[in-house]
Amino acid sequence: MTLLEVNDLSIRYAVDDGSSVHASDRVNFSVDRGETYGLVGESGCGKTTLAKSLVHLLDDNGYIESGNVWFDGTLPQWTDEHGDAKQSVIDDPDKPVREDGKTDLAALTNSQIRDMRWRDIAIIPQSAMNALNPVYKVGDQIVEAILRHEPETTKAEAHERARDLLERVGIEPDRADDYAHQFSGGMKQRAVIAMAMACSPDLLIADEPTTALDVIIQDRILEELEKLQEEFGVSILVISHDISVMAEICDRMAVMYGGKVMESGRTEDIFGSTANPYTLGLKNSFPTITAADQDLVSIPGTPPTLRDPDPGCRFRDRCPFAIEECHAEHPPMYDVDSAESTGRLQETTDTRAHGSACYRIDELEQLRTDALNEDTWTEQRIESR
Ligand SMILES: Nc1ncnc2c1ncn2[C@@H]1O[C@H](COP(=O)(O)OP(=O)(O)OP(=O)(O)O)[C@@H](O)[C@H]1O
Repeated sequence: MTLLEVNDLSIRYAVDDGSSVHASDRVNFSVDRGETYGLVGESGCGKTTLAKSLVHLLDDNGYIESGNVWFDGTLPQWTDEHGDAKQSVIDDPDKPVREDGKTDLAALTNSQIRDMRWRDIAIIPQSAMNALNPVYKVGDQIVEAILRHEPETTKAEAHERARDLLERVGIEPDRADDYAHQFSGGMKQRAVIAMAMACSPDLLIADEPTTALDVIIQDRILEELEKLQEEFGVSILVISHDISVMAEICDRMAVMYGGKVMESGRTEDIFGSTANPYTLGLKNSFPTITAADQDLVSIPGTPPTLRDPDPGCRFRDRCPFAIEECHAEHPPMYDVDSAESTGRLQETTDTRAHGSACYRIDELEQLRTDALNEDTWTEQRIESR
């Protein structure tokens, strides 16, 4: 069952010179209950912007330009005794709640979304482990989070839950009385994950949860996330530039570039039947994804600035396969299975389909073969196109 549906979401930042940064441009994806969904791409492609926009935590100059974020849940005051959206709320044209009970988070006010943050959706921001307060005991910070969002809980119950949560993420419950500086980097990250789970949210957003940790600790954090998911049935939206981390933990993912989704689908399809030049390039540059006998090759050039971008494909200046069409308009999402079986391009809006925004997916075999050749990714080759 779908927990989150992001439809055509465009987010911009207003900047001093009067232009705007198109950080997310008509993005579509959906997250099922109990699923781990990944947003992957190089730094600056809009992953963090998207995540923050879902819970209205954008920087002051950021705003949702258009689109919807349908979430299977609603404000506590809009629910009936079974926890479903009241019919009177659904019928009220001033309330952004659909017939199926889903609420458009994008249409809520900041104070309304505050009632859903933590309880329904918790976000672990980038570098979250540095956000633990140094002057409070770690356990007390979890207790405070519980009491703030569930005032009916007693202090003793909250303490018990905090200890239990720490234990679930592999930290001795007695360490609840320690301060953050007494924790290692990996422990701090796990404590932040425990805190995010304090109110049993339906969706946990984890922005670069393993960056800045060494490889062994990274693996443990990923295991903890998987364990929590099994125990609580929470859906996880995970964000990372590291496609190998994503390969390990995600059920499905969207590969982003320049504020656009370039390819999306099930993890095995993204890696097993890669269908976009950007994903092919990204795969080449990560050691654990690349075949053992293949050299690592990075994509030459840098991502675009996204200030009032022209309408062409966002990736075309770095794409070795760009053709004239790519300069005119960014490609729509095409259904990969259909292109592979019929050789024809068929647009898709189905977020469950394996989709790719590329005009050349009817020549996938050739693209995949060429992408393995290091010479394909030289600057001269790309500039000559
Ligand atoms: N407050 C802001 N004002 C203007 N532009 C911004 C602002 N915040 C982010 N951007 C721009 O928006 C684009 C997307 O940035 P975002 O941080 O969402 O990307 P990201 O993929 O999460 O990268 P990273 O992993 O480095 O955070 C980038 O071009 C970035 O420079």
